[in-house]
Amino acid sequence: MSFDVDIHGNVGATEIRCRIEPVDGLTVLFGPSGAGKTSVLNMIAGLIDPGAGHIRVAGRTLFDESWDPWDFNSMPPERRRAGYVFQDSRLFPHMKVVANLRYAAPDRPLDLAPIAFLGIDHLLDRWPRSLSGGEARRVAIGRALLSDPAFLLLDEPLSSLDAPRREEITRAIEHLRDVVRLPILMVTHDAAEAERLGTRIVAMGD
Ligand SMILES: Nc1ncnc2c1ncn2[C@@H]1O[C@H](COP(=O)(O)OP(=O)(O)OP(=O)(O)O)[C@@H](O)[C@H]1O
Repeated sequence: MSFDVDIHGNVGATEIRCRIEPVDGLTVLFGPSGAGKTSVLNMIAGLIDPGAGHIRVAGRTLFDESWDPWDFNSMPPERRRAGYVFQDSRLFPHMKVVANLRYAAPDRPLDLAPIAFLGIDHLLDRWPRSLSGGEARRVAIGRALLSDPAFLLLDEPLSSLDAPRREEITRAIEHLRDVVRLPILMVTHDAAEAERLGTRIVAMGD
């Protein structure tokens, strides 16, 4: 079971409505700029309040308007186990790549499998400021995976990359979808990307 979402709320003056039927694999949220795609990811991560509806992911309820709001109708973000890869990577600038990767589990041995398939082994001793956009994106995906997430939220993971870098990250996402089999919700406004990666495409803002 994957993302089962039906939410209706407001972000500033914008009304956000989104319905995602559960399907295994990768769900693409597709739509024009300003449609509310990032806001939906933030609601699923627990960073903003969805207002009304429900959010269930991989069989766990993260938000349900019918829960008593005085007694919390929302699971706190740190318990949701979201692996969130932000559009702008947001690596910790004062930590080397290896420390960014270990951030969520500093006492656990470093899991080398994601580091190998993301091709970031040679970057471990580098500072984030010295990385290219594609390298930083791959490290951000690695940091999310090493937090032992129950699901992944990817916000425009292929934007502003050159063609070879896009292909590398596309293959990494295909690996996560087909081999690791994590539930993935990915935002894009690129139709070809949506077609290639999406098991299901959910349009927003039409
Ligand atoms: N914190 C906020 N306060 C007020 N309005 C906001 C806030 N965050 C987002 N919005 C507005 O909500 C709308 C949806 O924004 P959101 O970033 O979710 O869209 P998006 O589909 O992800 O766009 P893009 O593809 O450009 O990233 C926009 O009109 C935006 O200006």
